[in-house]
Amino acid sequence: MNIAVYQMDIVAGDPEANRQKVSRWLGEQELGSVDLVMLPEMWTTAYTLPELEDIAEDPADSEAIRFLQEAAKRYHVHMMGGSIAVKENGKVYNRAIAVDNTGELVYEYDKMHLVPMLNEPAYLNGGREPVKVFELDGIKMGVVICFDLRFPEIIRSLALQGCELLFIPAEWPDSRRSHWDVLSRARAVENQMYVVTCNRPGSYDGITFAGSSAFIDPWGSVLQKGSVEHEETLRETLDLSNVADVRKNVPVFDSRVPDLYE
Ligand SMILES: NC(=O)CCC(=O)C(=O)O
Repeated sequence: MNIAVYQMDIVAGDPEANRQKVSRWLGEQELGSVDLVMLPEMWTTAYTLPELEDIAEDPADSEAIRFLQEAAKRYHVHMMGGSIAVKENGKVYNRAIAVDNTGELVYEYDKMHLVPMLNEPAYLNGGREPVKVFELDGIKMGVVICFDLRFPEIIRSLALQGCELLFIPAEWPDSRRSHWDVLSRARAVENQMYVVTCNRPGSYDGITFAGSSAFIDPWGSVLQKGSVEHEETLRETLDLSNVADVRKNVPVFDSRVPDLYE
């Protein structure tokens, strides 16, 4: 699977400007051989938490979701559309969106772990639905959002559902970049899956973000990594047969003793 990650700086509080930005970027890419495009966390708004009450979108009538669906059809690519702020039944959620290359919305996930260090619990509601794998081109995939990376149990739950490829859209601060690097590799090693991350660079409201988006293989090798400071595009072709090979060579899943710890 050929994946293009847009390590995008985000215009704060301006969904229209961000849609235009992604639209321009898509138009500049040679997407002929690309199967899937990935965007970062909250790519329409950034972390403008006090404004989200007003600018989060109704998911039943969302410009951002329509945009992802149109882009998927136009460029014939699956869109791992990072996450966007949505408002449903009066509550704001940080929702990951996956759209297939026919424009069909195939999976949504509301970030369940809210970040105290960024004051998320004061403005957002945590998702209450367990994570599930979804399938594109016969590949079992999952998505968790940023802070979720610190909770190995949620990613193990995806692995036990057969997840081979995990996406992590993020707005991870540079002050904790060493955690980002170590934990994303650790999740790939312990679950023997590909991990693809898309973290924004740039700053907002006094926080500088870490960039450092990456492709990590099921052995834990970093195939490619984005810069800390700059916007950029990362592309990689993943050979999904490596997942089965690594799981055969180091049979972690066959060696589990869940009776003793679940
Ligand atoms: N956007 C986030 O979830 C940031 C997470 C974070 O700052 C951390 O885990 O550290």
